[in-house]
Amino acid sequence: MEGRVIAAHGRQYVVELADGSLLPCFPRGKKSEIACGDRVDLKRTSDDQGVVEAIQPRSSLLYRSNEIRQKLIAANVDQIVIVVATEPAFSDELIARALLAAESEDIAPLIVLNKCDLADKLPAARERLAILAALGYPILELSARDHAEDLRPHLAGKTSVLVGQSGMGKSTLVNALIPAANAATREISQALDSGKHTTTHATLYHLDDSSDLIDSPGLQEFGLGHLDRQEIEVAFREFRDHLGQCRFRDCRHDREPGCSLVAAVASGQIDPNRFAIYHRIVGTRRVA
Ligand SMILES: Nc1nc2c(ncn2[C@@H]2O[C@H](COP(=O)(O)OP(=O)(O)OP(=O)(O)O)[C@@H](O)[C@H]2O)c(=O)[nH]1
Ligand SMILES: [Zn+2]
Repeated sequence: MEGRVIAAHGRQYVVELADGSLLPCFPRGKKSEIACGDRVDLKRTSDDQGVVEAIQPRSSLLYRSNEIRQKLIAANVDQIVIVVATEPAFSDELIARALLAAESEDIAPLIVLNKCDLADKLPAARERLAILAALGYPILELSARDHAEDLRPHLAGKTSVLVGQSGMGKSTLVNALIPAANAATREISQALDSGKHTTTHATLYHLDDSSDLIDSPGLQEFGLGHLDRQEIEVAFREFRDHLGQCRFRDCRHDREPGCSLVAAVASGQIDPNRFAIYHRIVGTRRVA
């Protein structure tokens, strides 16, 4: 039997079968590396339970990790929708990290600036996102409360994953775009037998026959321990033209003479704040 994982909660998964019915499943073995969005081979072990036998090859896998643990966010996604808002304040570093994870998996990013109805906060939020706009990252301004529909055309024909810090308005967006989201969540919780944890796991919702949306739990951190220094450098898209040109092959782009990245910062080609984020990420990966 085949199915698609539409909810992941700890070691428990809800798999949607070909006929649309849901089956709670456990992974075979102790280690579980199954993500929401995975297509899996499974076997029914009882009326209301199954076991995942194998994960089918993924087109992409979004995850975050520190030195100890990795946390799968979603599999087989085409697009990552990073939700920020005019308030509360969002973290530039968290967005940068999500963008790096997307770049490294070739997942298309879309930044949504929510709560644009708060007009007095809008200029400052735009200003903070200006560097990302200049780098070519698409930014969609909307207000989830009354204009969530503005996002729908950007989700058409794709599997998208929503990520964002708590309070940015992800739930408001999901509920507006998917009127049946609450019912679907209840059904999933029931299948998982975890009524208390409805908002703590990733959940896949169908928007239409060809468009899916995966809602992920609010992020406080986005560890990139699975990427090495070189992969991180390449994932900063504005660094790419300057890489491999430093005097020293193992340049850490810090105090070395003849560093082409430092030169690019000095000449205004690389934004100093982004450069500082780079240094924080490669210097603090252990605690990321
Ligand atoms: N003014 C305004 N407020 C909004 C908008 N969208 C959401 N909010 C408010 O922002 C707060 C947080 O929204 P949620 O949708 O719960 O945020 P979330 O990102 O899902 O947060 P978590 O559930 O903690 O992950 C709520 O009080 C919403 O009513 C908007 O477009 N404009
Ligand atoms: Zn250098």
